[in-house]
Amino acid sequence: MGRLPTPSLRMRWPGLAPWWLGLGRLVVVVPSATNRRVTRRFSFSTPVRPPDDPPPAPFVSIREAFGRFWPHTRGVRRLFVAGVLLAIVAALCEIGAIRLFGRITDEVLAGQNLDAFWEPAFVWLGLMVVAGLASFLGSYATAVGGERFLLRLRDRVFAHMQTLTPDFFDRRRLGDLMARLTDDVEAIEELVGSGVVRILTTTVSVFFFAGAALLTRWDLALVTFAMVPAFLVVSKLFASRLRTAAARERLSNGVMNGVIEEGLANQALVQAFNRQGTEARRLHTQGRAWMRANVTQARLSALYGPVVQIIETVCLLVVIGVGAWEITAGRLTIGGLLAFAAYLAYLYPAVQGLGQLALTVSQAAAGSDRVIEILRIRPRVTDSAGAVPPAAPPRGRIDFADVGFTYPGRSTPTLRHLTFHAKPGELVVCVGPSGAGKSTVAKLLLRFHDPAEGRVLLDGVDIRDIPRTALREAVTVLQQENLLFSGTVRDNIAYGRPGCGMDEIVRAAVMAGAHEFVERLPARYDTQVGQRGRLLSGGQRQRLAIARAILRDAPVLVLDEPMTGLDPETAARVMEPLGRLMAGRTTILLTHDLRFVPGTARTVVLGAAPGRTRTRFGRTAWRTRPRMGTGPLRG
Ligand SMILES: Nc1ncnc2c1ncn2[C@@H]1O[C@H](COP(=O)(O)OP(=O)(O)OP(=O)(O)O)[C@@H](O)[C@H]1O
Repeated sequence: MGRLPTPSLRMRWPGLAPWWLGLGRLVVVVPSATNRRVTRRFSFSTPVRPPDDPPPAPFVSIREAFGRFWPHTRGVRRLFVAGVLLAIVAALCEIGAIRLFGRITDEVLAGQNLDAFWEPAFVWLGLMVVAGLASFLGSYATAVGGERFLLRLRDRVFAHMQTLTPDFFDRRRLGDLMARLTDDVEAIEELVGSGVVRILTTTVSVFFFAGAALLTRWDLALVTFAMVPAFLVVSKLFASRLRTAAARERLSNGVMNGVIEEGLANQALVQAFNRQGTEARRLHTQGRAWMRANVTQARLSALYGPVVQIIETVCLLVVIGVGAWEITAGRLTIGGLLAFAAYLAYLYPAVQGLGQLALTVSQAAAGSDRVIEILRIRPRVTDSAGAVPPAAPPRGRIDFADVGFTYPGRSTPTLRHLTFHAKPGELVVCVGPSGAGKSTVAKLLLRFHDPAEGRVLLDGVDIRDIPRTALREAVTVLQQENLLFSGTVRDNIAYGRPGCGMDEIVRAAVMAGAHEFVERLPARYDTQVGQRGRLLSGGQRQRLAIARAILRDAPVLVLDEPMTGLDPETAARVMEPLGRLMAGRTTILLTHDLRFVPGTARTVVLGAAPGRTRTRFGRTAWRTRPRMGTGPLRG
């Protein structure tokens, strides 16, 4: 969603009473860090969700949401306080200006005395300059505070997401998570950042202008105040429906982002299978759901304005009627009536603003539900209280001792009684058909999951007793599909060791057999590799990943199907640098392809029977690619 610049000051003119024209109403518009479309606010209709939609996030009370996010305003609260104080200064100046307006009407216009005009006119001008300045500074301070809060909150939510295991991301749509990190986090700013400032300044305005109206004519003021509850009732009616509508809009926005993200990320697949039409229809379906949510909100928004305007008109007519009566009876001057009406011209928008804020807060609450849902998810794996980093650099001995593991939500265990060990410098091959649990071994070693039974040990210490950062420093995984980031060749090689020198990067590239092709790239080490390294070939990506692993220099190496997707010639070329990488490290090779496995390697057979793990130590006789899908692998 695009963000529009928010004006810090806005001149608003009362549209109902022509005789109010000439008295410009300077209204302080407190900018929120987000400027969302007002039209996306209301809905009466029942949400229609496509069947594959995730359920909406559970409702959280506004009080709880506020309590959760308010602490994040620490450090920017003084900006919000400045915003409120400056808005009060602006309101006081406006009250002064209205009094001068009444004086000019009575003394200059009704009294036909031009000499009495100049002094109040200059004071009025001066007051409006001060009001304008205060309004500008107040809006600016609030905007800066809101943006800082937003930055901090987004960082916090992102940091929390990064504590969750990769399994969490596998189960969620990335587009939806992105929507939570952007739009929903911005909505929270409307709740606890600029929202608070607006509530305070609007409330103060209501009291000020109501007080000024009471001081001018208390009896007339009481008549008009009788209409105030009508504003609040209308707002409450609308607000109660808004939250459901906003939740629906947030949900469909997340789903739509997910569809866009998936469709764009897999364009090669989409085009290769001629599925452009299907993807376009998927987006259209989700886009329609989002559009419907917005249209119904716009309908309600359009309804809210006229309803409020009718209430305002009733108030105005009451004031004119009673005022005319009072003037006729000689108890009120025209100037007095105009000044009184001017106070109301400020008071009603402020009361209306309070009602509108209730709607905005309801909408923001829908965003906060979705962020709180994420923040409530606890990481499956955490550091144990007694976890201490190893005193000396790990040597790299790995033991899987009777390990059993079942994925959450699955009934069949993926690994059962898996036992093997790998000494420093040794190569152990975990072999098994697709789905046997090879990649799961790597996930357990990195503590993306903890085993349900048995233990995994590094240098004889249960990895649950080692901080995850220290554990992962000791292990480098070369994944099945080599993941490069968009960036330069240099950035990608240095990813595992930030701050390393160019000479180290080149040395690693030479050892990985990558230097030669990198030198031929247009900008050599500064060449952009494209999204996920797609501007490079599979073999080139693999060699960069090897260079990255060499540079990282961890004692334990896990190779997860390192030859996947490579033709025999390329695979053979990769073997040599891979051998250099493995030298001196504990290497666990996860593969179903035994063509490149040295005969001396120790082998562990996974998935020998459904739900069981068979372990076999000793030299392997497999030298050819096993036939898959014909039953369990046999040595
Ligand atoms: N995050 C997950 N949640 C639930 N089940 C999972 C998850 N990841 C993997 N599985 C299941 O666990 C089993 C083992 O998966 P794993 O990826 O370890 O197999 P693999 O031997 O590496 O297969 P391949 O050779 O095809 O990569 C599979 O049946 C898979 O469906």
